[in-house]
Amino acid sequence: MSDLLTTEEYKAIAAGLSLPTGAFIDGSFRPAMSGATFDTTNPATGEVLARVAACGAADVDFAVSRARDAFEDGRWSRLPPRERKEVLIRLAKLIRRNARELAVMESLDSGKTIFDCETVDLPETIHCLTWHAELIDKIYDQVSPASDNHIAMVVREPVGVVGLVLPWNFPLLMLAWKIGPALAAGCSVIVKPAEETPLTALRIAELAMEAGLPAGVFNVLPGSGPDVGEPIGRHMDIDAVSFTGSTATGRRFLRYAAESNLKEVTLEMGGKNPAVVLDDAENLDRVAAHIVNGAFWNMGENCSATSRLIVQRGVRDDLIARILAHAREWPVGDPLDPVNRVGALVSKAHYDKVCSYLEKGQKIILGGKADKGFVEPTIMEVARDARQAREEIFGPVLSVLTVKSFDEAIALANDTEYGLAASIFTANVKRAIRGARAIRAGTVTVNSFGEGDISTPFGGFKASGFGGRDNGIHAHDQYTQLKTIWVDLADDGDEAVA
Ligand SMILES: NC(=O)C1=CN([C@@H]2O[C@H](COP(=O)(O)OP(=O)(O)OC[C@H]3O[C@@H](n4cnc5c(N)ncnc54)[C@H](O)[C@@H]3O)[C@@H](O)[C@H]2O)C=CC1
Ligand code: BAL
Repeated sequence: MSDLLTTEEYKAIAAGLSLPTGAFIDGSFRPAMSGATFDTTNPATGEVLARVAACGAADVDFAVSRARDAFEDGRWSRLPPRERKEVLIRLAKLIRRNARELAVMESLDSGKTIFDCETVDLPETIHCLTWHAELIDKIYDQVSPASDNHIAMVVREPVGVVGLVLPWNFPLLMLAWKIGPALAAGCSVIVKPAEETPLTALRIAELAMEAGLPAGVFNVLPGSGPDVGEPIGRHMDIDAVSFTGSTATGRRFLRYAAESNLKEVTLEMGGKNPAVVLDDAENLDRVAAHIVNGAFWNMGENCSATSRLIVQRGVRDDLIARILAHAREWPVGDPLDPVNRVGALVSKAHYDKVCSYLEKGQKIILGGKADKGFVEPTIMEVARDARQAREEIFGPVLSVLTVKSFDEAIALANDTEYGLAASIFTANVKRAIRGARAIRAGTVTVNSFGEGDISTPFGGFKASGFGGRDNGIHAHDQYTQLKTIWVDLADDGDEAVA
């Protein structure tokens, strides 16, 4: 991607954007059947960006029937792998060609900084789609060593029509994490973007048609959770759902599945992710930089954000001083100004929720101020039973807890209902590995904060995750099912039993 532009240049692009407003079903935009719309706003200014189709159960039914037809006639599901690969690669290239406009659209709709949209969200989205596309014609099926008189083939088949229910914190990237493996597997998809951020998913659907994806395979239905998410969860003709969002809503999807057709469910949910810093950690300045990045990147609107610093008391004061120095390098302000690292929170409702954690009673070490949708990077010393120490805040707020020993640190790290991500900082290899093994989380980084890589599975333990994983070859397990096919090889004279 080329160099960043000036704020004025980004604003000029924003003014010229043509924003999608319809639901995207069976290859074209259309209004919701009820004719209803909802406003999607720019959280940094409060300005209404577009009036978007507010879909409901009837739209879900229609989209599922088109997606089912597409799946059954094989226009995508049975296309030769190499041809599916070529279409998805073309889609990735079209996104690259339109990256700047998509980055601005993403920033306007979500409040994310243009810096992050340009340097992380768009490049990672393109990389993710390319990676899954490249995999399509490189995965082999298996033959089991079952018996000499048979061949038992273990083959993967696309699961069918899948519902992809998305969050608002990485609207494009989470779309890519789901559609990459789902389309690669040959599924037809019903995408439900978060109501806060519907725009880029709709634009990607349009680009997918331009890339050659057949109509009916990729459908996007904007609307609310109860109006669109629930009908997807309960639909009798949707074979699987992949969801990213809150643990409370994730639980609902398990109920929907249990009370409908027992569709497969994958849930990627919240976190209260600890960074454990032990007394023997080396290069505290680097440790501080990782912690600040983990806590404040994407305004802390990140399920794997570092939200608890668990520090051993010998290094506590030195580390906090260095963290404060690094945190001051995270300017807050206009998301379209490329110098800013902290933009607006996604909505007034979410802003109010995050502000509720800035209440008095905790010892604020940094920040603690909020204004008109923006929250300053905040660090606070908290009691172990405080809500700030236990609940997912999903804002730029780091809670500090001081401990005496390694064992106490690990016990505290695990003292949460969540288990998504964690970091441990120590120069002692044994403690690093013992700690990484002992912390119950899907991803543990040693001496770093990291979001992982497209090649590595992402998901959580405990109330952070259920079912499959996003990313890596493992993501394909969500969108495929195994079938065993037995072929008899026996001669006429052999016994007719295996
Ligand atoms: N794990 C993650 O990446 C995310 C976690 N969160 C957490 O959840 C909190 C609340 O944020 P929300 O946007 O309200 O999350 P949410 O879990 O309610 O929303 C995520 C998706 O689920 C849909 N949804 C909501 N209610 C539904 C229902 N009854 N049935 C079916 N689908 C439904 C939404 O429309 C959206 O597409 C945040 O403050 C944060 O703590 C939010 C977004 C992403
Ligand atoms: N950390 C990326 C995935 C998410 O926040 O849901």
